[in-house]
Amino acid sequence: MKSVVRRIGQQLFAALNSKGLAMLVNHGIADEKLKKVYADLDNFCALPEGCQAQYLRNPASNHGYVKPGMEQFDSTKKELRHSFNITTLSAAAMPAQEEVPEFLKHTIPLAQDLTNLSRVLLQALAYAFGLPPATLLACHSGMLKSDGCNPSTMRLLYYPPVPPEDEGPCCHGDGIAITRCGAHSDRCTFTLVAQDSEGGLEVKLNGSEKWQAVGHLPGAILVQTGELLASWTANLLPALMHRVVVPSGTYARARGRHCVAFFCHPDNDAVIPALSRVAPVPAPPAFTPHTHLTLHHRLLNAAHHIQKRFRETYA
Ligand SMILES: O=C(O)CCC(=O)C(=O)O
Ligand SMILES: [Fe+2]
Repeated sequence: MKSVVRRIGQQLFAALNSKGLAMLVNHGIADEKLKKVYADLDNFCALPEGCQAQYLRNPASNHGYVKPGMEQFDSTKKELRHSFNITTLSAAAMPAQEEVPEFLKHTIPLAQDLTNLSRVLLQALAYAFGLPPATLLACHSGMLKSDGCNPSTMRLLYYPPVPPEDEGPCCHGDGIAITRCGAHSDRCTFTLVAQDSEGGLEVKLNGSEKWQAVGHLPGAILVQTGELLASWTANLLPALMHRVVVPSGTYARARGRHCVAFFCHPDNDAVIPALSRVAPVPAPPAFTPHTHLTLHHRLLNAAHHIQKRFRETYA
C-alpha cells in the first residue's frame, strides 16, 4: 500500500507540475453513485422555490443551496448554475425525505468517498514532497466533520439547458451574455471534479492565454491544484484558471450538465510545514521558477482568505 501511495504521489506531482491538472482512474468511486447524486440534484432543482428557500446557503457555514445568479465569478455575464454546497453531513441540513427521498442516502457515502480519496492524495503528495506521509493529512484533519474548523465542501452542480443560439446569440432576454461558470481558480488545497459527459470545462494551461477544453474521460476524476497548494509550493504546482462555457449547437444547449466538485481545504488553524521536495520526479518544465523547493509557509489566515473570497463571489 505504501509503495502504491508513493507511486501515486510521484505521478500526481508530475501531472500537477507539468499540466496543472491530473486525471484519476481506478479511484474506486462507481459512476452509478455519481449518477444517483446528479438525479437527486435534478429533483431538488425541480422543487417549488418556496420549498428550496429553506435550504438556501448559510454564509457562515457555506452549506446549502445557491440559486442561479447568486454566485458570480464573472461580473460581466449571467452565470446559469444551481449549486448545493455540502459542508456538514448532518441529516437536518439536507433536503427532507419528503422532498428529495434519497438525497441523504446518496450524498453522504459520496462525500465520505471523496473525503477518503482526498486523504489518500494528501498522503501521496506528502511523499512527493519528501515529508512523512501523515504530515499534510494532519493539516486537513477536519474535512466534513461539521465542527466549523475546516471549510472543505462537496458541491453538487447543475447547469440547466440554455436557449438556442438563434434566440438571441448567447444572450439572456435582457441582453446580458450568459455562461455556466466564469473564469476563476479554486481557493483550496486541491479540487476533485467528477463530471458527466456534456463537456464545457476549459482551462488555461500555465503560461498560456488560450482556453483549452478538458476532454471527458469516462469515469475519471479530475484533480485541480488550488490556490493554497500553489502558494505553499511557490507555484511549482500552479492553480489553473478554469471556466465552464455554454456549448454551441441546439442539441447540446438543450441538455443540462452535472458535476460534483470536492474542495479539499486545510483546517483553519493548520500550520503547513516546510515543503521540501526530494522525491525523484521529472524536472519541472521551464516556466516554473524553482527547480528545487524549500519553503516555509504559515497558514495564519486561511479562514480569513476564504471569507474574503466568498464576499467577492456571492451576491
Ligand atoms: O462544473 C465544473 O466542471 C467546474 C465547477 C468549478 O470550477 C467550481 O465550482 O469551482
Ligand atoms: Fe472551480
